[in-house]
Amino acid sequence: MIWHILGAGAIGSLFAIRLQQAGSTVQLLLRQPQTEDYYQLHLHKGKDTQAYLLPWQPVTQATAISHLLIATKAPDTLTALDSLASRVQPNADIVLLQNGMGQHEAVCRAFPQARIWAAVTTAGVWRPDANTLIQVSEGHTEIGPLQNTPTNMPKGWNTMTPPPAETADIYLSLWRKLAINCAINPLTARYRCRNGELVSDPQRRAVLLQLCHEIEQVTQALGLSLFDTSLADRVVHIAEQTAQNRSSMLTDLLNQRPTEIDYITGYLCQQAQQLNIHLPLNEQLLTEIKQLSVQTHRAKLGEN
Ligand SMILES: NC(=O)C1=CN([C@@H]2O[C@H](COP(=O)(O)OP(=O)(O)OC[C@H]3O[C@@H](n4cnc5c(N)ncnc54)[C@H](OP(=O)(O)O)[C@@H]3O)[C@@H](O)[C@H]2O)C=CC1
Ligand SMILES: CC(C)(CO)C(=O)C(=O)O
Repeated sequence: MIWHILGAGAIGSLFAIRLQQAGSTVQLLLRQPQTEDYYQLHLHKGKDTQAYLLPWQPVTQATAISHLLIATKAPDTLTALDSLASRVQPNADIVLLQNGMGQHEAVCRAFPQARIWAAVTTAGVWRPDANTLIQVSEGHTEIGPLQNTPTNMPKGWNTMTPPPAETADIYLSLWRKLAINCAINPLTARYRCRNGELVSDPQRRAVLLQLCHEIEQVTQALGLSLFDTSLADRVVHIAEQTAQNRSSMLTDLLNQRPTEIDYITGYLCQQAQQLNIHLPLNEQLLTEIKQLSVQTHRAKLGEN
């Protein structure tokens, strides 16, 4: 049994290492050809550094796939899957480990017979270069069924360290993460600030609270009870806890990469529309961040 890793970036590589450490065989699916048979990764955790060797294959030449971990950015999911769909066995085990929502339904539709799980993690990791991983936090991971799944976790996940928590309601976990990302990510991109500055600056804090109020209108209309406290209290707490972080959306913009806005605020706005709820601030942010993404993409292509 081999876990193929589609989206062997920061979080995909971290979970490839965790699966390998738990005794599974892994195979990274890469776009860039490598000179060696093994992909070398140095994982830094605080002062500790460990080297790992991970087997890889070109994504276009993957062998038959029975176990697939998808950890691309949300907008890349379907394009990445296109290049190997014919090699995914009909009854494969597939885990989606990504932020955002919307792509999960699309993958379930594309592989109706597959056993599909979603995982949500608060682990934090980034890749300063192709062979280095810096783990900022070990995080907490939840995994749960989306389609055709037996009650137990997919093979290799129950022996992983730290162990993921199994949940019967991964949809709720996805919404918890989505709500937090909807609040923090677009605002840090708008103000080009670190997470903590959304709460330390009184004007930004007021906008953040207004945004949380809008998001909660949707989650309440869907009958979701996300946290013991209000969303605003939860978001303020997380922004304070991660005060020095640049959110993933701001980081993508600064690196002139596409953002996940369509799968975060975009998904929320789609849900609101279906519920006949108007979200002026979220809609404004969706437009703003999409425009910023286009501008940074053009700048990257040298069109400005
Ligand atoms: N990093 C983190 O700490 C966390 C990230 N997440 C979420 O996890 C997901 C992944 O994030 P992250 O790991 O940071 O992102 P990265 O950009 O580091 O990794 C994404 C990877 O996907 C690969 N990819 C994209 N398109 C294809 C394709 N067509 N075929 C094969 N590979 C492809 C990229 O390959 P290439 O290298 O060739 O560009 C890249 O290595 C996102 O949804 C993010 O929000 C969630 C929690 C924490
Ligand atoms: C929780 C938060 C906002 C931490 O930075 C995050 O998940 C992200 O940046 O995508």
